[in-house]
Amino acid sequence: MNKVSLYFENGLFLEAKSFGSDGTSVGECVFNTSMTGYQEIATDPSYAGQFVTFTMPEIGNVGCNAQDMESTKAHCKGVIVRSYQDRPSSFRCEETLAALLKKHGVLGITDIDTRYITKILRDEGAMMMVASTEIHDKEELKKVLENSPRIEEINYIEQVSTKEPYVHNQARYDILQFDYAKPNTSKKIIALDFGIKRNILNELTHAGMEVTVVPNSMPSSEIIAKFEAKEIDGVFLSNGPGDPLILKDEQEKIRDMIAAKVPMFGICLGHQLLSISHGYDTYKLQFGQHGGNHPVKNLQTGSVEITAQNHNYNVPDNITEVAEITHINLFDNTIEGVKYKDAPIMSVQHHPEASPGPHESAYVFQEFADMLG
Ligand SMILES: NC(=O)CC[C@H](N)C(=O)O
Repeated sequence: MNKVSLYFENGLFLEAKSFGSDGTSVGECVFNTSMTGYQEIATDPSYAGQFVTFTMPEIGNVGCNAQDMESTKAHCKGVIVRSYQDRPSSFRCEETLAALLKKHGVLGITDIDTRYITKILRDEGAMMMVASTEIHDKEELKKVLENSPRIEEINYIEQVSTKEPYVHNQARYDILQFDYAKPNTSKKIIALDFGIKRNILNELTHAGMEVTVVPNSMPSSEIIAKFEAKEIDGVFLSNGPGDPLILKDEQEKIRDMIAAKVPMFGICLGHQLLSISHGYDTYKLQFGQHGGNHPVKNLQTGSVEITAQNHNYNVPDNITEVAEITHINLFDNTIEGVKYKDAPIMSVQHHPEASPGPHESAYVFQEFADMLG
């Protein structure tokens, strides 16, 4: 294994071993506490521009396979693990994590103290870093980092959104049939792709919606025309990478759709963009929430769900001026879900599609379907 050197914006310099692609990458470092699902996390487009530090120490054990891809490639800048296992054992394994990362030009960093990194991120916040298999001099790495744009200066949506529209044609995976359920849809929606995860599409389809996924560049006038001609019943706003505040075109588009009274449902980035488009700017959390065990309380039913999470930004508390809070996070009381007061618009911050994670929040897809009438 080659040497890889890491330099963080707080001046921390570390050395480790490389198991992924060779090269030099700059991105924001976050930690994820999920105990399973490293492949789904590495291929979640919301991680574009970020290094993911796994707190689960042993990574790679079950390899990777085509079915567990959440998108067409690994989008993160790199994965950072305590101990990489290059001899996977699973009947579903088709390739190693190292092979997957190499194929997509993503760094793999192992033999490093991930608890140490996690504690620093927890105390000092998510931070920019550079990792390289080519440059090992601290001062040079510092220069590379200082001369690179920060995550909030880059529009990663442009890189991860689909270039062509397509209709998604599979529903939820049926473990007893070893196959995906066939779509049985009665409603039609457009999903604006800001970096959509495949399992969100499976869940929307499972809840009875035929989903046409469209590029983020699709003009709002076209979408509104389809809605007014009754060709679609509503719009889904997807998850996605980066800081929602810089996505001015998307905010404008959503404002147009709000004015046209288009029913909408947003997850994570989509939830944040809905808030900003209503005039309520998001703020950055200290180190974000990335994991599979976050308790969320549904304020409509009083029940508590364990949820999957992956976000650095949050909607502000004064959103209550225009929306009813439907869900809160029991770790830190941040807002997890809202329903807008005078419109058929709902959104959640957590990931009801899980993948990886618990399935307790999957009912919100049905709530959206019901909202469409
Ligand atoms: N999963 C997502 O959609 C993430 C949204 C946004 N990029 C954040 O970090 O908060």
